Amino acid sequence: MLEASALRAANHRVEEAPAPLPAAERNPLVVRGLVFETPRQRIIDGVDLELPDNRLTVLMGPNGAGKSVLLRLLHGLLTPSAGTILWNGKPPDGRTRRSQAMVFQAPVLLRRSVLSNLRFALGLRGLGCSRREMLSLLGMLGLEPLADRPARLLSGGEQQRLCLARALALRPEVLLLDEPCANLDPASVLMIEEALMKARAAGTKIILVTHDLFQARRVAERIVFLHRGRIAEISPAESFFDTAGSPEARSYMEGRILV
Ligand SMILES: Nc1ncnc2c1ncn2[C@@H]1O[C@H](COP(=O)(O)OP(=O)(O)OP(=O)(O)O)[C@@H](O)[C@H]1O
Repeated sequence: MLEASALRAANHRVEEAPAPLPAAERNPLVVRGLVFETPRQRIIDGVDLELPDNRLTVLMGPNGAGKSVLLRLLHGLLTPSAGTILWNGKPPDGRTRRSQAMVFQAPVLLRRSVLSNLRFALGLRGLGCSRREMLSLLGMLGLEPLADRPARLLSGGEQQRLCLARALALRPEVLLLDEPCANLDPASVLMIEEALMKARAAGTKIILVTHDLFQARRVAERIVFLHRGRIAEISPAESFFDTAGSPEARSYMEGRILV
């Protein structure tokens, strides 16, 4: 019974279907020989990765595989120990970061109202947005009635949706998300997925970290599977779920330990 209802949940489709890919894709990403190590551990161990187009990429892998570290490296929040990351042929710098947005697993919000959290983030980037536009964005994530509430008093799920609204308000060319739906209820998950599909359809390049196989099935167009800091597999989503090619990915999906 549990399995059948879980499968039904997995099969709910997000309503916004992605638009066809534009002819000229922006923000191609090329990663070569990427290493990130500390004196105690090599966390990212020679990653080569090319994401030439804006297909929605889901980054998967077991706990401790290095997914969050990889996302931070891509966004330029960490400096590689070796190797290169090139966005549009250039290493990530302040300008790259300003054209991107990142949503962290733990919501990070200011002691201000919901609306003023959006306004503040827009102000930092010198962007404008009318109150009506901000309310419409909040509405898409079910937050419009909470617009004037202190952000820190929202529930965990509401805060996570606000973080996504704030990221989307910046109209990023690239959106990096680190388990944005961890601990959210199904309705919140659906709102987030629909917002992501809209952004995807509008041309935003999305890289999403998730452990939720059902979510990955619903939204992914490409899967990158990371294991012990190395890429074990890069596959189109359909083939990944039908016949994951790497033993690591198969073990992960079967719930077998991967350490
Ligand atoms: N800034 C850091 N300095 C040193 N070690 C770190 C740092 N960030 C993460 N680590 C270590 O790197 C490894 C990978 O961490 P990371 O958070 O990237 O894993 P993950 O794949 O995102 O895992 P999870 O699925 O549990 O979130 C872990 O062993 C972690 O302790």
